[in-house]
Amino acid sequence: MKEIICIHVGQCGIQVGNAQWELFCLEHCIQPDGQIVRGEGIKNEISEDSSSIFQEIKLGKYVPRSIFIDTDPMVVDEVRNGRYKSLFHPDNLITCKEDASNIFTRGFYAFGKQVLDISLDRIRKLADSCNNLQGFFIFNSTGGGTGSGLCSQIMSRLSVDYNKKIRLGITVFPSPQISTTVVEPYNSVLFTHQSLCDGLDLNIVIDNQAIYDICYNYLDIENPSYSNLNQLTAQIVSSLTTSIRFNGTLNTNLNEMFTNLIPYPRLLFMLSSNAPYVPYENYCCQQPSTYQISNSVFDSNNMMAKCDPRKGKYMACCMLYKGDIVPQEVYKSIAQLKTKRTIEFVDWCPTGFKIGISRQPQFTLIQKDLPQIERSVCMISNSTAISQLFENMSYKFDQLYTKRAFAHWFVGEGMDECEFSESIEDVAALIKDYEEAGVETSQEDNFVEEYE
Ligand SMILES: Nc1nc2c(ncn2[C@@H]2O[C@H](COP(=O)(O)OP(=O)(O)OP(=O)(O)O)[C@@H](O)[C@H]2O)c(=O)[nH]1
Ligand SMILES: [Mg+2]
Repeated sequence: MKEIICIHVGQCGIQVGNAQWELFCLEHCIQPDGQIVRGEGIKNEISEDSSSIFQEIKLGKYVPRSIFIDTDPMVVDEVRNGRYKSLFHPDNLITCKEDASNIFTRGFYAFGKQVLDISLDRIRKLADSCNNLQGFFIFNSTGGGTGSGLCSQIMSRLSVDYNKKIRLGITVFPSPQISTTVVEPYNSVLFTHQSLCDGLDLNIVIDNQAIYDICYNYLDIENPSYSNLNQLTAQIVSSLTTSIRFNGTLNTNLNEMFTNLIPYPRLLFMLSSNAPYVPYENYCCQQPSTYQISNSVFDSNNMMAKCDPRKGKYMACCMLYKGDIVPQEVYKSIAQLKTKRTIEFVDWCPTGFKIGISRQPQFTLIQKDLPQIERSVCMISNSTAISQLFENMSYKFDQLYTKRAFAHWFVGEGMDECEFSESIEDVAALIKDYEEAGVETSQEDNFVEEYE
């Protein structure tokens, strides 16, 4: 058995965590108080696999292998007093007295220090309770000071203390058009630099505008709330971890996925997409076929980040199917997709598909009152198109930084100003890395010949 530990940092990380653990509990038949649901129709084999994410502290009582950390006590207090208050270990809900006021350096230095040591101590205790720890899933947003700054500290400490364990981030990056705080571009650039410096092995990039549009356009939710957005994010993580939690027809474990998805260590930012999204009124209609769902996950409207994959090339795709899936249908569908001109792969890696199939059907938190979806798929893909996100981030950073606007808030907290320029240069280098990965090998040959 391989365990993972979920680390939720800052308001966004914690609120995504609320949805995540609600879904995990549903999938493993665990009630909000941590007691296992026993009774008719519930297969024991389902719950047996839950030990990768839950620890059984006494017979039938389960506690998540998770930790919630925020400088601001308010969001965690909601967990402490909410429906799932007896699910979590109270020592693993860690807070300070006030938030980091959207400033990376406050989360990184000042306030962060107050909770860093205690958080690392609790993480160590969680790690010690595992037989064979596989790694960490880290949830945060880059917009605020805690999610960007404190989370960076935690990532870098984990890379030292647990350098053999995987570190996977589920990160809400700023949306291209909506902005909730003025200094978001600074925080995001500083965080991106930190995640490239030994911070993360793989990062699933989420943006709120993209998931908002999915809720509004596909699920007919008039005013999507954070809670709706988080429910969609939770589904991606559920698919990612299915292979360690349930027996599958074709199991793809996390390490295999990593090997296939990351051709170069810096190209670690992934797109994710899910299908099908079925609006309420269409639920009774015929459910889509394996080919239809496989095709839909390549649609830019299904992507959890605003990014058009047609403007880049895929380096690798991992297709994680759930439900009533026949492997032959999957192979046929993928063969068909490979002939489509709109799905372009880099020429140095033309067959980069990795497939996982689990019999466990997808649970949907948003539509939990409706019948289960028969078959679904989640795709994690590495596409050079993701550089659009970094170009946008870099543009917004420059707008502020050419005037040094708001920079004093960061420098005043103990950061050297050169960290701004180092970080933005790193983002520029990343954009270049993606560009080079997309260059045709034949063009590269010509390029070399010209200079010989
Ligand atoms: N998807 C999603 N995004 C959220 C949620 N809560 C906040 N955000 C986004 O996260 C960014 C703000 O970061 P927060 O997580 O609130 O900040 P923080 O990490 O608590 O940091 P400080 O409050 O500055 O200490 C904005 O882009 C918000 O839109 C949430 O529950 N779900
Ligand atoms: Mg906060």
